[in-house]
Amino acid sequence: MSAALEIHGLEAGYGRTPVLLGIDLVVKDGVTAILGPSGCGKTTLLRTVAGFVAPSAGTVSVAGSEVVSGRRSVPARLRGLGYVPQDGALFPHLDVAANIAFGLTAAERGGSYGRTDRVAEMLELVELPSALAQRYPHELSGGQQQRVALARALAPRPTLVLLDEPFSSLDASLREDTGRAVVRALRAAGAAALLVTHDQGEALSLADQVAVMMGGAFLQVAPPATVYLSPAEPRVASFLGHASLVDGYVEGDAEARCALGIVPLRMTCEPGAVRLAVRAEQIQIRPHSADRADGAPAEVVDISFYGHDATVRVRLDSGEQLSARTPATSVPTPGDRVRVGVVGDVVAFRDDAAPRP
Ligand SMILES: Nc1ncnc2c1ncn2[C@@H]1O[C@H](COP(=O)(O)OP(=O)(O)OP(=O)(O)O)[C@@H](O)[C@H]1O
Repeated sequence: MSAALEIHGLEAGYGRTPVLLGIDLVVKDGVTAILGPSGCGKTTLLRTVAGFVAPSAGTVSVAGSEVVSGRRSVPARLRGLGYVPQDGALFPHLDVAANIAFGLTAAERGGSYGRTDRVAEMLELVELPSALAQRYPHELSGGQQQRVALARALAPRPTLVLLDEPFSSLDASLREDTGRAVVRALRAAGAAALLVTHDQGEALSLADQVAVMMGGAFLQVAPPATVYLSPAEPRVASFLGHASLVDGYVEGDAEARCALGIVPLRMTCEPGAVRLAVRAEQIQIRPHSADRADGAPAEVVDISFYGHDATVRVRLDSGEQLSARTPATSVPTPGDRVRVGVVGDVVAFRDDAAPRP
């Protein structure tokens, strides 16, 4: 079976400014999240696949047919894609039923398999009551509008749906519920999806595959657990989960020495200088004591309190600054002297330029 989407060597930009610097991606099925910081080119990639931005090089195939190759480019409306923009962009003068039916063929709207049936089917798919069919967009909540936008995108049965930060305007709890409902609807419809987001939690919890993007290129494309637990390079580690990077030195092949003491490595590594990615949840803040076995001495710099937990930034006496995630019930105070330890194994990246500690 052909992949839902296949991209090779895709380059695109605006005027003389390049934005996409050679993108390769295969989406077989399920949801692929494009995750990256603001301005890295996520929307440009989506718009290039959709046919709204002309690439300067590369190929794009949707369900086995090439829609971009060299100078040949299939117009956006003939690419067989669904598109859900950031704000849903429903037609304000059309009711929900007419919005959903907008992309259907005349036969589907008026034939024996009538518009009403397909609209009802789509409302059920996105888990909205049929009573909403006659409402206008301004009579819906933000989450309902996004579900209608998805229903409109799925109605013509696309192989692939492109979603551009579709939940960014929703509040946190609605975002989670809507995100899960959207993924259920996509799976039920058998459509693959490309989901653009800068929200790590959204990417990791909703996607089957995460493409981490920075500066117009992918740094890693892999399942959520792989990009989080086995980042391909330091930038992926610091972006995903805000890992702190600590200079270290591998002596055996399974452990490294660093300012935090001797730490076990997740994967074996040749002896030499490394950068160690230590996740915030792996760093333990302990009360100050005279016992060096309790961890490296440090001072608390500042604290961000989130309710369920807190991020505590500490400066080790060796000068390195780290972020730790601690339970909300045991938050220290800025200026406190503490000891800092590491729980579990860490990922090492070779760093031949780093000094030996
Ligand atoms: N129409 C345009 N004309 C010129 N430059 C543009 C245009 N659209 C985007 N850019 C530039 O291209 C780069 C990538 O923008 P893009 O919108 O693809 O990033 P993004 O990763 O989606 O960002 P965000 O998460 O903030 O939406 C940015 O530097 C942006 O300023």
